Amino acid sequence: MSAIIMDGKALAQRIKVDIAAAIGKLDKPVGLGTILVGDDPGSVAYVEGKHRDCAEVGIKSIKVNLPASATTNEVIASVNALNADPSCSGFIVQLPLPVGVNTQKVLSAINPAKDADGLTPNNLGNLVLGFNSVVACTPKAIVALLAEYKINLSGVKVLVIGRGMTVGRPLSILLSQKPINATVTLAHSASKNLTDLIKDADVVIAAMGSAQFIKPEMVKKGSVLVDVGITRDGNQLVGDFDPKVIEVASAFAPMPGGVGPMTRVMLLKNVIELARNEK
Ligand SMILES: Nc1nc2c(c(=O)[nH]1)N[C@@H](CN(C=O)c1ccc(C(=O)N[C@@H](CCC(=O)O)C(=O)O)cc1)CN2
Repeated sequence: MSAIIMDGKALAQRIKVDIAAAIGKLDKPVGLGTILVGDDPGSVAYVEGKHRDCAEVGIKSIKVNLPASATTNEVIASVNALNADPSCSGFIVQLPLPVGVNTQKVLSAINPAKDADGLTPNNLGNLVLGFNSVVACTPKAIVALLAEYKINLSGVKVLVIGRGMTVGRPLSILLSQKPINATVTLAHSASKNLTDLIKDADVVIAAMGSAQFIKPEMVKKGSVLVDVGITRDGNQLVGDFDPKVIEVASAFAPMPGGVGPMTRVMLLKNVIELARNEK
């Protein structure tokens, strides 16, 4: 068996064409703001990527860069400035923040109507309640990629590994809800029987950041595997799955080229949604 490769890069490119057309039809300009604190190379690259995407589809970019020494109050002051900026339809605070900055306070300061990441308490609360809200980009990306490849999740055993704020936590809620209806298990660093859980799952979505942790012999034959983990090894990016899993799986979303490009495109979608909802 050789798995179908779920090509997020190609799908994201197609969606961007639709997004550019949708922006052309809007009767107002759309602006995305980013707040980057510090100079972590990964975060710098992700934020640059977000602004390149904006330029490609016709969204205005607003960049706020703060030093790693910025205090929680200084970051919140930037959040408040974007909350008040009429040219900013929505914005994100790039995570993780430096250790000295209180992430909870910063995210709570974002106006939910401008929360392009769906990570404010209000929007995450709406997700839990099943109310219509802006959904975090990576969970939304994973659902869109699986839907594109017609992967049925209803009643299916889905294992999500990693309970982080941007992926595992919101994803587990989203997948368990109607109309997706998956039977979700959320595993994390304290889970005792991880190898049993992996072997038993029909779909495994891994966001551990543990290089090639999941080997072909650990997964169920015919399972669907989604790699969200990123480990940097020099210039190389390594996912949570050993690439040889394609010999056992029925479908595989690799890292790079799977969920990541879709995450970027879902941010653009969220910003348009926020612009449309502007009063
Ligand atoms: N405020 C947020 N912070 C973070 C989020 C988020 O959704 N909101 N997610 C990640 C980082 N991230 C976006 O911000 C992100 C991660 C990976 C990719 C991506 O395209 N990955 C490529 C590999 C590219 C590379 O690292 O060189 C791929 O998988 O093909 C895009 C966005 C944490 N922070």
